[in-house]
Amino acid sequence: MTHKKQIILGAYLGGVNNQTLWGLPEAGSQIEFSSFEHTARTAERGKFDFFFLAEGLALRERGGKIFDQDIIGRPDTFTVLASLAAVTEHLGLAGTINVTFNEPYELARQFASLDHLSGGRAAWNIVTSFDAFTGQNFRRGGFLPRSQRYERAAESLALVRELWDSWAEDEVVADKGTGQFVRSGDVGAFQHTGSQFDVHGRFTLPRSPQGQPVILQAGVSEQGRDFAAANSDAIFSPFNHLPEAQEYYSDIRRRAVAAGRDADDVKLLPGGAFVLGDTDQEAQDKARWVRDQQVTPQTARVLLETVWNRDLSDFDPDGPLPTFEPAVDAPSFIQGRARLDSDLQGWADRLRAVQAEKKLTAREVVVDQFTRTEFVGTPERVAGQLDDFVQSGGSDGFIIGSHLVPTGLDEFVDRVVPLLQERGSLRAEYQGSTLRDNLGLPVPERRHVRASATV
Ligand SMILES: Cc1cc2nc3c(=O)[nH]c(=O)nc-3n(C[C@H](O)[C@H](O)[C@H](O)COP(=O)(O)O)c2cc1C
Repeated sequence: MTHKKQIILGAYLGGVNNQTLWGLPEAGSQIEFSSFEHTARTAERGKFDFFFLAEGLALRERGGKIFDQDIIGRPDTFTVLASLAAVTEHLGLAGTINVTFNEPYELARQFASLDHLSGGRAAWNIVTSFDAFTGQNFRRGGFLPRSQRYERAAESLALVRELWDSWAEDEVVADKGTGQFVRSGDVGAFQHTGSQFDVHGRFTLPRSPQGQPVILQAGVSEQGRDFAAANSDAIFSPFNHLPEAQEYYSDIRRRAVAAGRDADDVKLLPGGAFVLGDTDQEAQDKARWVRDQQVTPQTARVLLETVWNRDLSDFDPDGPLPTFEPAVDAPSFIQGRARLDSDLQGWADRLRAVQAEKKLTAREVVVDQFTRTEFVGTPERVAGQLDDFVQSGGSDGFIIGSHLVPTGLDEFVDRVVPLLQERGSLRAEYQGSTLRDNLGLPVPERRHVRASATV
């Protein structure tokens, strides 16, 4: 029997934003524990590899005021993931945490703690920032030039890994007879001097069940790709259409080999949204309705403001796109939202080309270009699409999100998961107890050479 490539699945819960239809009668809270619990338990029922949280460290603004269609009220990642550790058994717990604003010592402690508390299920999705607006919320402000974001990320991750490795596996003796707790008086010693950090001391926690929590990364620049290929176990990618996904996949594999790793060491996991129906037509109609609901007139204006970089409060989105040009050199009108493209003029021109080609209103252009519902159809069709995508080298799996929180994932688990299992592409049972076990990742060898403590 040929062994099919196994699909890796993550479950994404994004917070109130223009993707989630929080106004539907059946939509629930995106901040109460019960919503996180329901989604995580559902993902575990569907044998997903992990639950995934994104992170937003500032409320986004337009013209100095928040816009409440966008990411609002995401609770703290570690608190949520730690609480989910108590109500799940096998599910990995992946948190997006910004490496720019956090110190390596804190990061190492937080993820090692989560790994201990969850019995080896922690994963860190590393993101960086050069956004001074977001930086204002932190004690150091927007201190990091764009060119240095991955330099800090690489040094930070290397240091975090050193801290995770600072206790030997057998360091804790805990001999109740002799009263000896640790093997030597020299545990956890570290010393690090680099361009971004100058720290030394002792790490406070014994080695965690996974040795090193799993590393994910999200970022698509040249530097981001090199960083991910050299350092991450998996990438949260925005490329969920073939063939660009295949090109990205090949590119990352090439970079992994250039960094001295095996091409298979880095898994690719694009985000994916789905809409199911009893017939393909029903699903297409529903997907169209979801996209229309996601792009209210106000959301259309805000998304166009990210391109035109000016106040479009008086703009009628049911007419054509603005005929005036984007304010390319003005300070950013939208704050706290990563621009998908820094070439605003080119972006506006592309939107105009879509408008002309498809004969759309401005709002329809936004629906066409800014919304994502990739997997649409009957459960059979969606299972086939997901499987074919993975088997044809588009990715190793998906991070699945739904427009409906917290119950949207239920129908995926009830209707699509069994079909993926029948196809032999998704496990019927968890293989091991840690996230590394389930992803097939070995526990990394401990690389630490004990530093002499200089305390
Ligand atoms: C798929 C995807 C998801 C992301 N999710 C987050 C997130 O949840 N929080 C965040 O602060 N940044 C997020 N980012 C933004 C980037 O990680 C961050 O801005 C990074 O610096 C961009 O990297 P790049 O310059 O290499 O593209 C995401 C980026 C991508 C591509």
